[in-house]
Amino acid sequence: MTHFDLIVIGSGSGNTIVDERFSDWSVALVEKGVGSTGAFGGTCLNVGCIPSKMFVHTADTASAPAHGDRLGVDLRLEGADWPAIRDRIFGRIDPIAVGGERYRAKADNVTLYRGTAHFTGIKTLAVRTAAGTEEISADRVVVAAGSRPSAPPVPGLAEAGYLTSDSVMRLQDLPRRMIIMGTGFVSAELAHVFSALGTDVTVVGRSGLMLRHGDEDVATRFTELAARRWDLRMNRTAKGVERDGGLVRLHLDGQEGLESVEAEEILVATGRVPNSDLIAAEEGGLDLTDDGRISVDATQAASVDGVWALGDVSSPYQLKHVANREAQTVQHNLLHPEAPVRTDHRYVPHAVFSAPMIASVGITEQEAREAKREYVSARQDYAGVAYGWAMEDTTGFAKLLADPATGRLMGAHIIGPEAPTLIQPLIQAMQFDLDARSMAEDQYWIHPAMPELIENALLRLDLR
Ligand SMILES: Cc1cc2nc3c(=O)[nH]c(=O)nc-3n(C[C@H](O)[C@H](O)[C@H](O)COP(=O)(O)OP(=O)(O)OC[C@H]3O[C@@H](n4cnc5c(N)ncnc54)[C@H](O)[C@@H]3O)c2cc1C
Ligand SMILES: NC(=O)c1ccc[n+]([C@@H]2O[C@H](COP(=O)([O-])OP(=O)(O)OC[C@H]3O[C@@H](n4cnc5c(N)ncnc54)[C@H](O)[C@@H]3O)[C@@H](O)[C@H]2O)c1
Repeated sequence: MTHFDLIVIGSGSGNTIVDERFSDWSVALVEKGVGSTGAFGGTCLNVGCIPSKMFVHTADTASAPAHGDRLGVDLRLEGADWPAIRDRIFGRIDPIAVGGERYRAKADNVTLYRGTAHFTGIKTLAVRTAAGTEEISADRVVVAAGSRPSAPPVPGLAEAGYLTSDSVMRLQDLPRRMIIMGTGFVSAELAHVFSALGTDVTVVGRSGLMLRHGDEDVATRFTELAARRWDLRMNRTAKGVERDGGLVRLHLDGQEGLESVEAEEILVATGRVPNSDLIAAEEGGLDLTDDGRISVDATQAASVDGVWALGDVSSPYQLKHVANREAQTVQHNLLHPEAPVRTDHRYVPHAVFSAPMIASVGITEQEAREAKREYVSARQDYAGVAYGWAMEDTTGFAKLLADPATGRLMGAHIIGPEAPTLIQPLIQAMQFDLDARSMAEDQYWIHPAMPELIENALLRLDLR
């Protein structure tokens, strides 16, 4: 058995840990590969954030004609060349993954295993590679094994074959029609991508709202707008799937009884499960949470001394900026065990890169209500600020929640153009404890720029 100072499982956020400060550590990095190409570098780079946003930007460009009309500009989309778009995007990403792997493989102190690792005991792992199985152990282990798409147990789904975010972005051809199961992040983003490029999209959801974990007003607005673009089949239960040659048929049950929808492709976007089972976490003595994540404390330490976990395999937030931050915590705590730091999860923002865009930080109005917290809320429409007039926006808004006594922001939720960018000063205010009135009144806001949306929302808060 080969013994190392450190084993890292996963080359996504885990790959950022080992830098020159670890040059006198012997390190094993184990990576099984993601997506259809078995790529190095994890989900975000290969099958997640990065390619999806490159497709979203392309889809935004293809959607321009839909907005030209209200400005008096006559635009027409002549077509979208799917193979060219796909190859441009992966033509940039694939070399980065290959380069990252090459860089790791040539480091003298790092042994790169291209295979699947699972615990066989405390800080002991078996690694299955093409060459066979090898046992390795280490003084310290970092589990950064991520998560994978999960599919619901709908009869016939597995037999019919389905796409997930791992495969859909590399499709050979743009499908004429696509059914998307699920109404969360992946559904909202990829429905926009495929519909903007020319696919007829049907979205199937169990509840009445898309993005229903977000603020209720934002989710309601998003769902209303989504219904104008996509065939939304909400409040439906999937009863079965059949494949008929090149067609897939999904049988649904809803308030109006049984119905079927048909398409060339079905994309399952019903959440991701942590890869704690793939690594046999329990064999390694690691405690799990009720939903199957590796249990960690605020220093990212797992239940076995010398084992840390980060990112989707342990975090309640399946977000890259959180995985990165947690990786920094682990890196520090490996190097400085005498002075450990903790990950700050107080104000974790997220964005949905769809059309419209959404960004959110802090609590939602329904959470404030359920927690019986005293709050005031204010809403500012894009349509009420100068840049919103320029865009002729009629549907976007920013909504803020604040403590009326202290003026501290409790939550911020924006739906509309550039929401992920606009929200950043509000994240900063929450993190650095800036009260809403000072934020609104004690700085200049460039006129007539889009952040006047935030200024006006802040001024509308009815603070004591
Ligand atoms: C379509 C899509 C879009 C997304 N967009 C965004 C976004 O815009 N913004 C955002 O913040 N987040 C986004 N995310 C989420 C983000 O990608 C993840 O939160 C993030 O990549 C998690 O990083 P990680 O390091 O925990 O896991 P990963 O990057 O998945 O890394 C884990 C690695 O471990 C490997 N592995 C797993 N088990 C084993 C094993 N037993 N042996 C060896 N190797 C193993 C895997 O192959 C993988 O490479 C998106 C996700 C998807 C699917
Ligand atoms: N912009 C971003 O930051 C971004 C983008 C994409 C993905 N992600 C991350 O990836 C994760 C996975 O994305 P996702 O969209 O797959 O998950 P999600 O949790 O956002 O949404 C899952 C959806 O599937 C539905 N669902 C779950 N089980 C179902 C079942 N049995 N039948 C029918 N519907 C079911 C849920 O109700 C929900 O609508 C997200 O949680 C997110 O953290 C982030």
